[in-house]
Amino acid sequence: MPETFSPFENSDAASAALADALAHTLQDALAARARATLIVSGGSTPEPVYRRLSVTDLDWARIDVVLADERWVEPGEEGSNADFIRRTLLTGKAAQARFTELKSAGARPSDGLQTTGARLAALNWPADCAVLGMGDDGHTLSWFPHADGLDGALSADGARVTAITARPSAVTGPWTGRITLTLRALEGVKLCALLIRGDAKRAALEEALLPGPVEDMPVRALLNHASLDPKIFWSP
Ligand SMILES: O=C(O)[C@H](O)[C@@H](O)[C@H](O)[C@H](O)COP(=O)(O)O
Repeated sequence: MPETFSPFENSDAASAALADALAHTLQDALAARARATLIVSGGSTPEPVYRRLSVTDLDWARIDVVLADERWVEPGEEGSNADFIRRTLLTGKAAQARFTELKSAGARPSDGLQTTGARLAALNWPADCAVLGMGDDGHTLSWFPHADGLDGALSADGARVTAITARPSAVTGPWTGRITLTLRALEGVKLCALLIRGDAKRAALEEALLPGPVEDMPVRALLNHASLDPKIFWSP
């Protein structure tokens, strides 16, 4: 495992360490700039991190929270990452944060790129922190293996947001239409955290660390990036 791999005894310990690291990074950012940017993912693993952060003393009114990726569903519909973030992070003290969603009007994810791109352009970049997850299939954000749109997502010099059509799998569920931040949107982020839990994900991570096509396990784009230096928070 790389030096940046930190194993914790349990999910609680990993969540506490990550929440603490995020709070410190955000505090430093707010000391230096008017606003800070926090990128957040869905999935069940980060929920305890968000619950801890939501009650942490920070000048939340100066923090922009932005989704890493979204299923092409409306708020209120099953699968909405925006709803999940509202429920778990944007409560308590963190309710003061400004939230940037990725979903917009339009039938397909590609219809919303201009609108969402304009929303993102209004934020402070590079982002300060990113909380990312990983699936057993080696995806992160909505960078699914061999998805349509994956090239655009992994291009370091393209847009900050792109549309994805994933190959249906047990991991994607029915939600194959996605909108996702790109590798370019992560460029320069100060704390890029990959939060993973369980032996299956540890095995997937070990596989992703071996040489191989990025299309097979797109998390490799993060792991092999020259400067992103993702910090891996793992617990059983
Ligand atoms: O968009 C999705 O289909 C999921 O949100 C997915 O990206 C999830 O984040 C990872 O699979 C990790 O999920 P868990 O944390 O629940 O294992």
